[in-house]
Amino acid sequence: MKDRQEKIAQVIVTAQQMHDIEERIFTAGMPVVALMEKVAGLIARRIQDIYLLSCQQENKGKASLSPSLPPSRVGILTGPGHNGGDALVVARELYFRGYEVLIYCPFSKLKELTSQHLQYNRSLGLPCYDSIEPLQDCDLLIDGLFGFGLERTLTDPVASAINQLNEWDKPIISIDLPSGLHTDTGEVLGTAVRATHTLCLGLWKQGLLQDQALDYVGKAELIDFDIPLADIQVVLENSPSTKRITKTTALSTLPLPRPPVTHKYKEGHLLLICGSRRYSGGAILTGLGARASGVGMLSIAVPESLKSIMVAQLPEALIIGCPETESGAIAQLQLPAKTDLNSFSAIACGPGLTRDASPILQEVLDSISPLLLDADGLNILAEMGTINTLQKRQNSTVLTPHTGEFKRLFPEIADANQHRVKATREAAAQSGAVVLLKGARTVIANSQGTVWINPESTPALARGGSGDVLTGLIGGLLAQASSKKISVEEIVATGAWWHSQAAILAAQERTELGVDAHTLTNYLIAVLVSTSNKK
Ligand SMILES: NC(=O)C1=CN([C@@H]2O[C@H](COP(=O)(O)OP(=O)(O)OC[C@H]3O[C@@H](n4cnc5c(N)ncnc54)[C@H](O)[C@@H]3O)[C@@H](O)[C@H]2O)[C@@H](O)CC1
Ligand SMILES: [K+]
Repeated sequence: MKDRQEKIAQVIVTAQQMHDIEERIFTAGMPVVALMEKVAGLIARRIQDIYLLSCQQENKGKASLSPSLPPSRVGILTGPGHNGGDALVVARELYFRGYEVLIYCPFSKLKELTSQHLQYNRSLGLPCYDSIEPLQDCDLLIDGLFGFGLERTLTDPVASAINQLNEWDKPIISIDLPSGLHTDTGEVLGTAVRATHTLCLGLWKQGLLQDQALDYVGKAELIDFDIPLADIQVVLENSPSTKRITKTTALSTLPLPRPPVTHKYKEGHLLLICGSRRYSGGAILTGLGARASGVGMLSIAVPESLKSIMVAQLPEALIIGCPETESGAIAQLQLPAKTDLNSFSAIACGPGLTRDASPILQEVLDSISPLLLDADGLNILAEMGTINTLQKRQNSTVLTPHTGEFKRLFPEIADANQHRVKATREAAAQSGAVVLLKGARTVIANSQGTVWINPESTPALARGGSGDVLTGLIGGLLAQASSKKISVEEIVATGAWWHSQAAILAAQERTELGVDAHTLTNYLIAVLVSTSNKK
Protein backbone atom coordinates (compact mmCIF):
# COMPACT_ATOMS: atom_id res chain seq x y z
CA MET A 1 0.00 0.00 0.00
CA LYS A 2 2.78 2.40 1.00
CA ASP A 3 4.66 1.29 -2.07
CA ARG A 4 1.68 2.16 -4.28
CA GLN A 5 1.29 5.56 -2.66
CA GLU A 6 4.93 6.33 -3.25
CA LYS A 7 4.80 5.22 -6.89
CA ILE A 8 1.68 7.29 -7.52
CA ALA A 9 3.20 10.32 -5.77
CA GLN A 10 6.09 10.34 -8.25
CA VAL A 11 4.00 10.20 -11.41
CA ILE A 12 3.28 13.33 -13.45
CA VAL A 13 1.05 13.12 -16.53
CA THR A 14 -0.03 15.23 -19.47
CA ALA A 15 -3.65 15.45 -20.59
CA GLN A 16 -3.01 12.96 -23.39
CA GLN A 17 -1.40 10.45 -21.04
CA MET A 18 -4.26 10.77 -18.54
CA HIS A 19 -6.72 10.28 -21.35
CA ASP A 20 -4.90 7.15 -22.54
CA ILE A 21 -4.77 5.70 -19.02
CA GLU A 22 -8.48 6.40 -18.57
CA GLU A 23 -9.23 4.69 -21.89
CA ARG A 24 -7.40 1.55 -20.82
CA ILE A 25 -9.48 1.39 -17.64
CA PHE A 26 -12.73 1.79 -19.57
CA THR A 27 -11.69 -0.71 -22.25
CA ALA A 28 -10.90 -3.21 -19.50
CA GLY A 29 -14.52 -3.01 -18.45
CA MET A 30 -14.81 -0.36 -15.77
CA PRO A 31 -18.05 1.50 -16.51
CA VAL A 32 -17.51 5.26 -16.93
CA VAL A 33 -20.49 5.93 -14.72
CA ALA A 34 -19.10 3.75 -11.93
CA LEU A 35 -15.72 5.45 -12.02
CA MET A 36 -17.35 8.86 -11.85
CA GLU A 37 -19.40 7.79 -8.81
CA LYS A 38 -16.32 6.43 -7.11
CA VAL A 39 -14.16 9.49 -7.80
CA ALA A 40 -16.84 12.02 -6.98
CA GLY A 41 -17.66 10.16 -3.76
CA LEU A 42 -14.04 10.55 -2.69
CA ILE A 43 -14.10 14.23 -3.66
CA ALA A 44 -17.32 14.87 -1.72
CA ARG A 45 -15.87 13.33 1.43
CA ARG A 46 -12.65 15.28 1.12
CA ILE A 47 -14.55 18.53 0.52
CA GLN A 48 -16.50 17.99 3.72
CA ASP A 49 -13.27 17.38 5.64
CA ILE A 50 -11.61 20.48 4.24
CA TYR A 51 -14.73 22.59 4.73
CA LEU A 52 -15.35 21.46 8.29
CA LEU A 53 -11.71 21.99 9.11
CA SER A 54 -11.75 25.54 7.79
CA CYS A 55 -15.00 26.23 9.72
CA GLN A 56 -13.34 24.92 12.87
CA GLN A 57 -10.34 27.14 12.27
CA GLU A 58 -12.62 30.15 11.82
CA ASN A 59 -14.44 29.26 15.01
CA LYS A 60 -11.27 28.73 17.02
CA GLY A 61 -11.53 30.42 20.38
CA LYS A 62 -15.33 30.29 20.49
CA ALA A 63 -16.78 28.58 23.56
CA SER A 64 -18.26 25.54 21.85
CA LEU A 65 -18.25 24.23 18.36
CA SER A 66 -21.41 22.48 17.33
CA PRO A 67 -20.51 19.13 15.76
CA SER A 68 -23.38 19.58 13.33
CA LEU A 69 -22.85 22.95 11.74
CA PRO A 70 -25.98 24.45 10.16
CA PRO A 71 -26.28 23.50 6.51
CA SER A 72 -24.08 25.80 4.49
CA ARG A 73 -24.55 27.07 0.99
CA VAL A 74 -22.40 25.47 -1.63
CA GLY A 75 -22.20 26.70 -5.22
CA ILE A 76 -21.38 24.13 -7.90
CA LEU A 77 -19.77 25.42 -11.10
CA THR A 78 -20.63 22.94 -13.81
CA GLY A 79 -18.97 22.52 -17.19
CA PRO A 80 -20.02 20.48 -20.23
CA GLY A 81 -17.70 17.49 -19.77
CA HIS A 82 -16.99 14.92 -17.12
CA ASN A 83 -15.36 17.47 -14.84
CA GLY A 84 -18.86 18.93 -14.69
CA GLY A 85 -20.23 15.41 -14.18
CA ASP A 86 -17.95 14.95 -11.16
CA ALA A 87 -19.17 18.26 -9.77
CA LEU A 88 -22.81 17.28 -10.18
CA VAL A 89 -22.30 14.00 -8.30
CA VAL A 90 -20.60 16.02 -5.56
CA ALA A 91 -23.60 18.41 -5.62
CA ARG A 92 -26.01 15.52 -5.09
CA GLU A 93 -23.96 13.99 -2.28
CA LEU A 94 -23.59 17.31 -0.44
CA TYR A 95 -27.32 17.92 -0.85
CA PHE A 96 -28.07 14.59 0.83
CA ARG A 97 -25.60 15.47 3.62
CA GLY A 98 -27.71 18.53 4.42
CA TYR A 99 -25.96 21.30 2.52
CA GLU A 100 -27.90 23.86 0.52
CA VAL A 101 -26.66 23.44 -3.03
CA LEU A 102 -26.95 25.86 -5.95
CA ILE A 103 -25.77 24.99 -9.44
CA TYR A 104 -24.29 27.29 -12.08
CA CYS A 105 -24.24 25.80 -15.57
CA PRO A 106 -24.04 28.18 -18.54
CA PHE A 107 -23.83 25.41 -21.16
CA SER A 108 -26.74 24.02 -23.13
CA LYS A 109 -24.82 21.12 -24.68
CA LEU A 110 -23.51 18.68 -22.09
CA LYS A 111 -21.90 15.26 -22.37
CA GLU A 112 -24.56 12.59 -21.86
CA LEU A 113 -23.55 11.47 -18.38
CA THR A 114 -23.20 15.06 -17.20
CA SER A 115 -26.60 15.87 -18.65
CA GLN A 116 -28.19 12.92 -16.81
CA HIS A 117 -26.73 14.02 -13.48
CA LEU A 118 -27.99 17.54 -14.06
CA GLN A 119 -31.45 16.26 -14.85
CA TYR A 120 -31.54 14.17 -11.67
CA ASN A 121 -30.24 17.05 -9.53
CA ARG A 122 -32.97 19.25 -10.98
CA SER A 123 -35.56 16.61 -10.13
CA LEU A 124 -34.35 16.75 -6.52
CA GLY A 125 -35.15 20.46 -6.55
CA LEU A 126 -31.59 21.81 -6.74
CA PRO A 127 -31.75 25.21 -8.43
CA CYS A 128 -29.71 25.61 -11.60
CA TYR A 129 -28.74 29.00 -13.03
CA ASP A 130 -27.05 30.14 -16.21
CA SER A 131 -25.68 33.25 -14.53
CA ILE A 132 -23.25 33.39 -11.64
CA GLU A 133 -24.92 36.09 -9.50
CA PRO A 134 -27.25 33.78 -7.51
CA LEU A 135 -24.16 31.99 -6.17
CA GLN A 136 -22.76 35.15 -4.62
CA ASP A 137 -24.00 34.28 -1.13
CA CYS A 138 -22.49 30.78 -1.11
CA ASP A 139 -19.97 29.92 1.61
CA LEU A 140 -18.04 27.64 -0.66
CA LEU A 141 -17.68 27.13 -4.41
CA ILE A 142 -16.82 23.86 -6.13
CA ASP A 143 -15.19 24.32 -9.52
CA GLY A 144 -16.15 21.63 -12.00
CA LEU A 145 -16.13 23.76 -15.15
CA PHE A 146 -13.20 22.10 -16.95
CA GLY A 147 -10.63 19.45 -16.17
CA PHE A 148 -8.06 17.91 -18.45
CA GLY A 149 -10.42 18.17 -21.41
CA LEU A 150 -9.98 21.95 -21.74
CA GLU A 151 -8.70 22.48 -25.23
CA ARG A 152 -9.06 26.16 -26.09
CA THR A 153 -9.14 29.65 -24.62
CA LEU A 154 -12.14 30.43 -22.45
CA THR A 155 -14.66 32.83 -23.87
CA ASP A 156 -17.77 34.57 -22.51
CA PRO A 157 -20.04 34.01 -20.74
CA VAL A 158 -17.92 31.57 -18.73
CA ALA A 159 -14.77 33.74 -18.85
CA SER A 160 -16.60 36.77 -17.35
CA ALA A 161 -18.26 34.54 -14.76
CA ILE A 162 -14.85 33.27 -13.64
CA ASN A 163 -13.47 36.82 -13.44
CA GLN A 164 -16.46 37.80 -11.35
CA LEU A 165 -16.30 34.92 -8.89
CA ASN A 166 -12.55 35.39 -8.46
CA GLU A 167 -13.42 38.86 -7.09
CA TRP A 168 -15.69 37.41 -4.42
CA ASP A 169 -12.80 36.14 -2.38
CA LYS A 170 -14.57 32.95 -1.33
CA PRO A 171 -13.08 29.53 -0.70
CA ILE A 172 -13.04 27.63 -3.98
CA ILE A 173 -12.22 23.95 -4.34
CA SER A 174 -11.24 23.01 -7.89
CA ILE A 175 -11.84 19.50 -9.11
CA ASP A 176 -8.79 18.08 -10.90
CA LEU A 177 -7.44 21.47 -12.06
CA PRO A 178 -8.49 25.08 -11.63
CA SER A 179 -10.66 25.62 -14.71
CA GLY A 180 -8.85 27.64 -17.34
CA LEU A 181 -5.37 26.21 -16.74
CA HIS A 182 -3.68 24.26 -19.49
CA THR A 183 -3.22 20.72 -18.16
CA ASP A 184 0.36 20.37 -19.41
CA THR A 185 1.88 23.83 -19.12
CA GLY A 186 -0.23 25.47 -16.41
CA GLU A 187 -0.75 28.41 -18.80
CA VAL A 188 -3.85 30.50 -18.17
CA LEU A 189 -6.09 30.10 -21.22
CA GLY A 190 -7.81 33.49 -21.19
CA THR A 191 -8.73 33.40 -17.55
CA ALA A 192 -8.78 30.81 -14.77
CA VAL A 193 -10.39 30.05 -11.43
CA ARG A 194 -8.26 31.12 -8.45
CA ALA A 195 -8.74 28.11 -6.22
CA THR A 196 -7.96 27.85 -2.54
CA HIS A 197 -7.68 24.07 -2.90
CA THR A 198 -7.19 21.79 -5.88
CA LEU A 199 -8.13 18.13 -5.62
CA CYS A 200 -6.13 16.54 -8.40
CA LEU A 201 -7.68 13.28 -9.53
CA GLY A 202 -5.75 10.03 -9.84
CA LEU A 203 -2.36 11.32 -10.98
CA TRP A 204 -0.58 14.67 -10.79
CA LYS A 205 -1.18 16.78 -13.87
CA GLN A 206 1.97 18.49 -15.11
CA GLY A 207 0.32 21.92 -15.27
CA LEU A 208 -0.22 22.02 -11.53
CA LEU A 209 3.55 21.91 -10.99
CA GLN A 210 4.38 24.97 -13.07
CA ASP A 211 5.34 28.38 -11.74
CA GLN A 212 2.72 30.18 -13.83
CA ALA A 213 -0.08 28.03 -12.34
CA LEU A 214 0.71 28.58 -8.69
CA ASP A 215 -1.39 31.73 -8.21
CA TYR A 216 -4.41 29.63 -9.20
CA VAL A 217 -3.80 26.22 -7.66
CA GLY A 218 -3.91 27.01 -3.94
CA LYS A 219 -3.25 23.96 -1.77
CA ALA A 220 -3.03 20.96 -4.05
CA GLU A 221 -3.56 17.37 -3.07
CA LEU A 222 -4.00 14.10 -4.88
CA ILE A 223 -7.15 12.01 -4.68
CA ASP A 224 -6.03 8.46 -5.41
CA PHE A 225 -8.78 6.44 -7.05
CA ASP A 226 -6.92 3.15 -7.53
CA ILE A 227 -5.71 3.43 -11.09
CA PRO A 228 -3.91 0.13 -11.73
CA LEU A 229 -0.14 0.67 -11.76
CA ALA A 230 0.13 -1.55 -14.83
CA ASP A 231 -1.99 0.87 -16.89
CA ILE A 232 0.16 3.80 -15.84
CA GLN A 233 3.31 1.90 -16.73
CA VAL A 234 2.09 0.89 -20.19
CA VAL A 235 1.05 4.43 -21.09
CA LEU A 236 4.16 6.12 -19.73
CA GLU A 237 6.81 3.65 -20.83
CA ASN A 238 7.27 5.05 -24.31
CA SER A 239 7.52 8.71 -23.43
CA PRO A 240 10.33 10.54 -21.66
CA SER A 241 9.71 10.36 -17.96
CA THR A 242 8.64 13.38 -15.91
CA LYS A 243 8.68 12.71 -12.19
CA ARG A 244 7.84 14.46 -8.96
CA ILE A 245 10.59 14.52 -6.37
CA THR A 246 9.28 12.98 -3.15
CA LYS A 247 10.71 12.73 0.32
CA THR A 248 11.36 9.03 -0.31
CA THR A 249 13.23 9.55 -3.58
CA ALA A 250 15.30 12.33 -2.05
CA LEU A 251 16.17 10.50 1.16
CA SER A 252 17.12 7.36 -0.74
CA THR A 253 19.69 9.36 -2.71
CA LEU A 254 21.36 11.03 0.28
CA PRO A 255 24.73 9.62 1.35
CA LEU A 256 23.20 8.28 4.56
CA PRO A 257 23.93 6.15 6.47
CA ARG A 258 27.64 6.30 5.97
CA PRO A 259 29.54 3.02 5.91
CA PRO A 260 31.00 2.30 9.36
CA VAL A 261 34.54 2.22 8.02
CA THR A 262 35.43 5.10 5.76
CA HIS A 263 37.76 8.08 5.52
CA LYS A 264 37.48 11.69 4.44
CA TYR A 265 38.55 11.21 0.82
CA LYS A 266 36.19 8.27 0.42
CA GLU A 267 33.36 10.65 1.34
CA GLY A 268 34.24 12.89 -1.57
CA HIS A 269 36.60 15.79 -2.20
CA LEU A 270 34.84 18.87 -3.51
CA LEU A 271 36.59 21.85 -5.02
CA LEU A 272 34.66 25.11 -4.95
CA ILE A 273 35.87 27.92 -7.16
CA CYS A 274 34.10 31.07 -6.16
CA GLY A 275 34.21 34.62 -4.86
CA SER A 276 35.90 37.88 -5.69
CA ARG A 277 36.86 40.93 -3.68
CA ARG A 278 33.48 42.38 -4.67
CA TYR A 279 31.50 39.26 -3.78
CA SER A 280 33.19 37.60 -0.85
CA GLY A 281 29.86 36.68 0.77
CA GLY A 282 28.95 34.42 -2.17
CA ALA A 283 32.05 32.33 -1.51
CA ILE A 284 31.20 31.98 2.18
CA LEU A 285 27.60 30.92 1.48
CA THR A 286 28.70 28.41 -1.15
CA GLY A 287 31.16 27.00 1.37
CA LEU A 288 28.50 26.76 4.06
CA GLY A 289 26.13 24.97 1.66
CA ALA A 290 28.90 22.49 0.88
CA ARG A 291 29.62 22.03 4.58
CA ALA A 292 26.02 21.00 5.21
CA SER A 293 26.24 18.34 2.48
CA GLY A 294 28.57 16.37 4.74
CA VAL A 295 31.26 16.13 2.05
CA GLY A 296 34.43 14.43 3.33
CA MET A 297 36.91 17.04 2.17
CA LEU A 298 36.31 20.58 1.05
CA SER A 299 38.77 22.78 -0.85
CA ILE A 300 37.84 26.31 -1.81
CA ALA A 301 39.73 28.33 -4.40
CA VAL A 302 39.24 32.09 -3.89
CA PRO A 303 41.21 35.24 -4.71
CA GLU A 304 44.17 35.56 -2.36
CA SER A 305 42.67 38.56 -0.55
CA LEU A 306 39.66 36.49 0.61
CA LYS A 307 41.74 33.77 2.19
CA SER A 308 41.69 35.00 5.78
CA ILE A 309 37.91 35.57 5.94
CA MET A 310 37.28 32.18 4.40
CA VAL A 311 39.52 30.46 6.92
CA ALA A 312 37.68 32.21 9.73
CA GLN A 313 34.27 31.10 8.40
CA LEU A 314 35.18 27.57 7.31
CA PRO A 315 38.05 26.36 9.46
CA GLU A 316 37.60 22.77 8.26
CA ALA A 317 38.13 23.65 4.60
CA LEU A 318 41.39 23.92 2.71
CA ILE A 319 41.35 27.48 1.41
CA ILE A 320 43.41 28.01 -1.73
CA GLY A 321 44.37 31.65 -2.30
CA CYS A 322 44.75 32.36 -6.01
CA PRO A 323 46.43 35.25 -7.82
CA GLU A 324 43.85 37.90 -8.57
CA THR A 325 43.07 40.46 -11.23
CA GLU A 326 43.14 44.18 -10.53
CA SER A 327 39.41 44.04 -9.92
CA GLY A 328 39.86 41.30 -7.31
CA ALA A 329 38.66 38.28 -9.33
CA ILE A 330 40.54 34.97 -9.59
CA ALA A 331 43.11 35.51 -12.36
CA GLN A 332 44.43 31.99 -12.44
CA LEU A 333 43.94 28.78 -10.50
CA GLN A 334 46.90 27.93 -8.36
CA LEU A 335 46.28 24.54 -6.83
CA PRO A 336 48.57 23.05 -4.17
CA ALA A 337 51.46 20.84 -5.32
CA LYS A 338 50.46 17.31 -6.39
CA THR A 339 46.86 18.34 -7.01
CA ASP A 340 45.24 19.10 -10.27
CA LEU A 341 41.64 19.66 -11.26
CA ASN A 342 41.22 16.00 -12.16
CA SER A 343 41.98 14.85 -8.64
CA PHE A 344 38.70 16.18 -7.18
CA SER A 345 35.57 14.07 -6.90
CA ALA A 346 33.58 17.11 -8.09
CA ILE A 347 34.06 20.79 -8.86
CA ALA A 348 31.48 23.56 -8.40
CA CYS A 349 32.35 26.88 -9.95
CA GLY A 350 30.70 30.23 -10.28
CA PRO A 351 29.16 32.09 -7.32
CA GLY A 352 30.61 35.57 -6.91
CA LEU A 353 33.41 35.08 -9.48
CA THR A 354 32.53 38.12 -11.63
CA ARG A 355 33.07 37.85 -15.36
CA ASP A 356 36.66 38.99 -14.89
CA ALA A 357 37.48 35.43 -13.88
CA SER A 358 36.75 34.20 -17.41
CA PRO A 359 40.27 32.84 -18.14
CA ILE A 360 39.82 30.04 -15.61
CA LEU A 361 36.64 28.64 -17.07
CA GLN A 362 38.17 26.76 -20.00
CA GLU A 363 40.59 25.10 -17.62
CA VAL A 364 37.70 23.94 -15.47
CA LEU A 365 35.78 22.70 -18.50
CA ASP A 366 38.80 20.71 -19.64
CA SER A 367 38.96 18.79 -16.36
CA ILE A 368 37.57 15.27 -16.18
CA SER A 369 35.77 15.76 -12.85
CA PRO A 370 31.99 16.13 -12.53
CA LEU A 371 31.40 19.87 -12.80
CA LEU A 372 28.64 22.18 -11.64
CA LEU A 373 28.47 25.68 -13.10
CA ASP A 374 26.35 28.42 -11.57
CA ALA A 375 26.01 32.21 -11.60
CA ASP A 376 29.08 33.85 -13.22
CA GLY A 377 30.27 30.40 -14.25
CA LEU A 378 27.18 30.31 -16.47
CA ASN A 379 27.52 33.91 -17.59
CA ILE A 380 31.12 33.32 -18.68
CA LEU A 381 30.07 30.12 -20.45
CA ALA A 382 27.36 32.07 -22.30
CA GLU A 383 29.91 34.69 -23.37
CA MET A 384 32.32 32.01 -24.56
CA GLY A 385 29.55 30.58 -26.70
CA THR A 386 30.95 27.08 -26.24
CA ILE A 387 27.97 25.40 -24.69
CA ASN A 388 28.04 22.70 -27.36
CA THR A 389 31.48 21.59 -26.22
CA LEU A 390 30.00 20.36 -22.94
CA GLN A 391 28.96 17.23 -24.85
CA LYS A 392 32.64 16.41 -25.22
CA ARG A 393 33.46 16.58 -21.52
CA GLN A 394 34.57 13.25 -20.10
CA ASN A 395 32.36 13.62 -17.05
CA SER A 396 28.98 15.08 -16.19
CA THR A 397 28.26 18.77 -16.25
CA VAL A 398 25.47 20.37 -14.24
CA LEU A 399 24.14 23.84 -15.07
CA THR A 400 21.93 25.58 -12.50
CA PRO A 401 20.55 28.74 -14.15
CA HIS A 402 17.71 30.99 -13.06
CA THR A 403 15.51 32.18 -15.91
CA GLY A 404 17.75 35.16 -16.79
CA GLU A 405 20.87 33.01 -16.98
CA PHE A 406 18.94 30.36 -18.88
CA LYS A 407 18.00 32.89 -21.56
CA ARG A 408 21.61 34.01 -21.91
CA LEU A 409 22.80 30.42 -22.20
CA PHE A 410 20.07 29.17 -24.53
CA PRO A 411 18.82 32.25 -26.40
CA GLU A 412 17.22 30.16 -29.13
CA ILE A 413 15.03 28.20 -26.70
CA ALA A 414 11.85 30.20 -26.42
CA ASP A 415 9.33 30.27 -23.60
CA ALA A 416 11.53 29.35 -20.66
CA ASN A 417 8.84 30.99 -18.54
CA GLN A 418 5.74 29.45 -20.14
CA HIS A 419 6.98 25.98 -21.01
CA ARG A 420 9.53 25.28 -18.33
CA VAL A 421 9.58 21.50 -18.67
CA LYS A 422 9.96 21.60 -22.44
CA ALA A 423 12.59 24.35 -22.30
CA THR A 424 14.69 22.56 -19.67
CA ARG A 425 14.46 19.29 -21.55
CA GLU A 426 15.59 21.01 -24.77
CA ALA A 427 18.46 22.73 -22.97
CA ALA A 428 19.67 19.44 -21.52
CA ALA A 429 19.42 17.69 -24.88
CA GLN A 430 21.24 20.51 -26.63
CA SER A 431 24.07 20.85 -24.12
CA GLY A 432 24.43 17.27 -22.93
CA ALA A 433 24.41 18.66 -19.38
CA VAL A 434 22.01 18.12 -16.51
CA VAL A 435 20.12 21.41 -16.39
CA LEU A 436 18.39 22.69 -13.27
CA LEU A 437 16.08 25.62 -14.05
CA LYS A 438 15.42 27.48 -10.82
CA GLY A 439 11.94 28.63 -9.91
CA ALA A 440 9.08 28.15 -7.51
CA ARG A 441 8.86 24.67 -9.04
CA THR A 442 12.43 23.91 -9.99
CA VAL A 443 12.82 21.63 -13.02
CA ILE A 444 15.77 19.28 -13.57
CA ALA A 445 16.40 17.52 -16.89
CA ASN A 446 19.09 15.26 -18.28
CA SER A 447 20.06 14.90 -21.92
CA GLN A 448 17.97 11.72 -22.37
CA GLY A 449 14.81 13.65 -21.52
CA THR A 450 14.25 12.51 -17.93
CA VAL A 451 12.75 15.34 -15.91
CA TRP A 452 12.27 15.82 -12.19
CA ILE A 453 10.10 18.58 -10.72
CA ASN A 454 10.47 19.80 -7.15
CA PRO A 455 6.85 20.03 -5.96
CA GLU A 456 7.28 22.20 -2.87
CA SER A 457 9.13 25.36 -2.09
CA THR A 458 8.69 28.76 -0.50
CA PRO A 459 8.97 32.34 -1.75
CA ALA A 460 11.25 32.87 1.25
CA LEU A 461 14.01 31.58 -1.05
CA ALA A 462 13.62 34.57 -3.38
CA ARG A 463 16.61 36.21 -1.77
CA GLY A 464 20.23 36.97 -2.64
CA GLY A 465 22.59 34.16 -1.74
CA SER A 466 20.16 31.25 -1.63
CA GLY A 467 21.44 30.06 -5.02
CA ASP A 468 25.02 30.07 -3.72
CA VAL A 469 23.95 27.76 -0.90
CA LEU A 470 22.37 25.41 -3.45
CA THR A 471 25.57 25.31 -5.50
CA GLY A 472 27.63 24.28 -2.49
CA LEU A 473 25.06 21.74 -1.39
CA ILE A 474 24.72 20.02 -4.76
CA GLY A 475 28.48 20.19 -5.28
CA GLY A 476 28.95 18.35 -1.99
CA LEU A 477 26.38 15.72 -2.93
CA LEU A 478 27.99 15.19 -6.34
CA ALA A 479 31.38 14.71 -4.71
CA GLN A 480 30.01 12.13 -2.27
CA ALA A 481 28.23 10.23 -5.00
CA SER A 482 31.12 10.12 -7.43
CA SER A 483 31.91 6.46 -6.73
CA LYS A 484 28.26 5.37 -6.41
CA LYS A 485 25.80 4.35 -9.05
CA ILE A 486 23.33 7.18 -8.60
CA SER A 487 22.37 9.22 -11.61
CA VAL A 488 23.53 12.82 -11.61
CA GLU A 489 20.03 14.19 -12.20
CA GLU A 490 18.79 12.33 -9.11
CA ILE A 491 21.55 13.86 -7.01
CA VAL A 492 20.75 17.30 -8.36
CA ALA A 493 17.03 16.75 -7.72
CA THR A 494 17.81 15.66 -4.17
CA GLY A 495 19.84 18.81 -3.62
CA ALA A 496 16.95 20.95 -4.86
CA TRP A 497 14.49 19.12 -2.59
CA TRP A 498 16.73 19.38 0.46
CA HIS A 499 17.40 23.10 -0.11
CA SER A 500 13.69 23.94 -0.44
CA GLN A 501 12.65 21.76 2.50
CA ALA A 502 15.20 23.59 4.68
CA ALA A 503 13.71 26.90 3.56
CA ILE A 504 10.15 25.68 4.26
CA LEU A 505 11.13 24.70 7.80
CA ALA A 506 13.00 27.98 8.32
CA ALA A 507 9.99 29.95 7.04
CA GLN A 508 7.65 28.06 9.38
CA GLU A 509 9.79 28.97 12.36
CA ARG A 510 10.88 32.46 11.33
CA THR A 511 8.32 33.65 8.73
CA GLU A 512 9.12 34.07 5.04
CA LEU A 513 11.11 37.19 5.87
CA GLY A 514 13.44 35.35 8.19
CA VAL A 515 15.17 33.07 5.72
CA ASP A 516 18.33 34.90 4.72
CA ALA A 517 20.86 32.67 3.00
CA HIS A 518 23.09 32.34 6.05
CA THR A 519 20.15 31.25 8.21
CA LEU A 520 19.17 28.82 5.48
CA THR A 521 22.50 27.02 5.80
CA ASN A 522 21.70 26.35 9.46
CA TYR A 523 18.41 24.68 8.53
CA LEU A 524 19.91 22.20 6.08
CA ILE A 525 20.86 19.74 8.78
CA ALA A 526 17.92 20.73 11.01
CA VAL A 527 15.44 19.71 8.31
CA LEU A 528 17.04 16.30 7.89
CA VAL A 529 16.82 15.72 11.63
CA SER A 530 13.16 16.74 11.72
CA THR A 531 12.36 14.66 8.61
CA SER A 532 13.92 11.52 10.07
CA ASN A 533 12.13 12.12 13.40
CA LYS A 534 8.82 12.19 11.49
CA LYS A 535 9.50 8.89 9.71
N1 LIG B 1 -9.28 10.53 -15.82
C1 LIG B 1 -10.17 9.81 -15.22
O1 LIG B 1 -9.97 8.63 -15.11
C2 LIG B 1 -11.38 10.41 -14.69
C3 LIG B 1 -11.78 11.68 -15.07
N2 LIG B 1 -12.82 12.27 -14.52
C4 LIG B 1 -13.16 13.67 -14.81
O2 LIG B 1 -13.28 13.92 -16.16
C5 LIG B 1 -12.56 15.09 -16.50
C6 LIG B 1 -12.22 15.06 -17.93
O3 LIG B 1 -13.45 15.01 -18.59
P1 LIG B 1 -13.64 15.49 -20.08
O4 LIG B 1 -12.72 14.76 -20.95
O5 LIG B 1 -15.09 15.37 -20.36
O6 LIG B 1 -13.14 16.99 -20.09
P2 LIG B 1 -13.67 18.29 -19.35
O7 LIG B 1 -14.68 18.03 -18.35
O8 LIG B 1 -12.44 19.00 -18.93
O9 LIG B 1 -14.34 19.17 -20.49
C7 LIG B 1 -14.37 18.80 -21.81
C8 LIG B 1 -15.54 19.44 -22.49
O10 LIG B 1 -15.38 20.84 -22.53
C9 LIG B 1 -15.42 21.30 -23.90
N3 LIG B 1 -14.47 22.39 -23.97
C10 LIG B 1 -13.12 22.30 -23.99
N4 LIG B 1 -12.58 23.54 -23.98
C11 LIG B 1 -13.61 24.42 -23.94
C12 LIG B 1 -13.69 25.83 -23.89
N5 LIG B 1 -12.61 26.60 -23.89
N6 LIG B 1 -14.92 26.40 -23.84
C13 LIG B 1 -16.02 25.65 -23.84
N7 LIG B 1 -16.01 24.30 -23.90
C14 LIG B 1 -14.81 23.69 -23.93
C15 LIG B 1 -15.08 20.11 -24.73
O11 LIG B 1 -15.63 20.21 -26.00
C16 LIG B 1 -15.71 18.99 -23.90
O12 LIG B 1 -17.06 18.86 -24.16
C17 LIG B 1 -11.42 15.10 -15.54
O13 LIG B 1 -10.81 16.35 -15.41
C18 LIG B 1 -12.09 14.63 -14.29
O14 LIG B 1 -12.71 15.69 -13.61
C19 LIG B 1 -13.62 11.60 -13.50
O15 LIG B 1 -14.96 11.68 -13.81
C20 LIG B 1 -13.32 10.17 -13.30
C21 LIG B 1 -12.14 9.59 -13.76
K1 LIG C 1 -12.01 22.19 -12.54
